[in-house]
Amino acid sequence: QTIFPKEFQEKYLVSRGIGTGVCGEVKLAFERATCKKVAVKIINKKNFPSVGTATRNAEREIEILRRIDHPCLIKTEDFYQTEDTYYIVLELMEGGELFNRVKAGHGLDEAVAKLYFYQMLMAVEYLHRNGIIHRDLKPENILLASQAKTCLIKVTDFNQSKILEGETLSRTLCGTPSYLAPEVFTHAATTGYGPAVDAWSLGVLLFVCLGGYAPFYEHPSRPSVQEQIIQGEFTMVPSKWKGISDQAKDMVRKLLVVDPSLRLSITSALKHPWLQDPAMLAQANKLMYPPEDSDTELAHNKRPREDEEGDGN
Ligand SMILES: C/C(=N\NC(=N)N)c1ccc(NC(=O)c2cc3cccc([N+](=O)[O-])c3[nH]2)cc1
Repeated sequence: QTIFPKEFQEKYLVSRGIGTGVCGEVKLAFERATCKKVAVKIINKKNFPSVGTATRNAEREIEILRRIDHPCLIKTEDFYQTEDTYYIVLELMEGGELFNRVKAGHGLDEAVAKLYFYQMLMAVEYLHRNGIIHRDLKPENILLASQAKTCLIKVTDFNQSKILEGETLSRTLCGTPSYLAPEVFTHAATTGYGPAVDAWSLGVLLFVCLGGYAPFYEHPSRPSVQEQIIQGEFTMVPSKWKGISDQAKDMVRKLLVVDPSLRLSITSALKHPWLQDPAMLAQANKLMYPPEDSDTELAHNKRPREDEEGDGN
């Protein structure tokens, strides 16, 4: 049974568990003052390999969680920690994890998959624009705001995320290069994860949403999953993909490209014909940027104009 810090207990009443992640669990809680329902993600620090990385890693995640602000990225409302646990108070996502919507063995309707995928692209484009690579995009980390099919989705879990140290490399390069070693300029300085890793993961996510099964999976008669991934070997089983449009398949094929320099970028994916769908875009924008209730109310009974003596609220 998790013990919660005193000041946390004073502000929130913790209820039942609502989801289990690999590193900790999620509980439903009520903010005492407002009775507002929230989610609390409990992250045990001891889950991390060694103390050093644990604290640095978690602090980086907390920094990311505080910094991000996008309709399709989870919002942190409050944060507490004890010497061995982090308590992150988040907005409630009543639709739960995307994982539970696609595991049933058949995919989502193509229109629903497109609406979700577009929101994931917008979220990841925002992260990349802010120098953050997620690196762990999977159905468990995509949350749905409601039980409705057409709903807002949010990306969560920045445990594996990386903040691009672009500034250090660019700062290095602004000095006189004459003393810099060759590897500072070659790919060695930027090996490892580029933003393109997120494009690949989104390709796998889209494949699962459309096909209802994973493109790379363990099977006795097949090479290892790692081998399948390195070869970029996947099959669109006709019976599972027969009703899916060619444009959707084209999007998947252009994301699941082994060479990151040839892989579709997030920006290019947003321009792909499959997403040039005004109805879906209008729906997504309404979900991401709902007209403020007060606006709609005011719109009915005449919003005070600037020149009018308004009460200034
Ligand atoms: C920040 C983070 N993980 N970070 C980490 N593992 N280091 C994180 C991971 C997962 C979540 N999940 C939820 O908020 C979450 C999962 C879930 C399932 C059913 C229902 C709800 N809900 O809010 O109603 C859920 N919320 C929230 C945050």
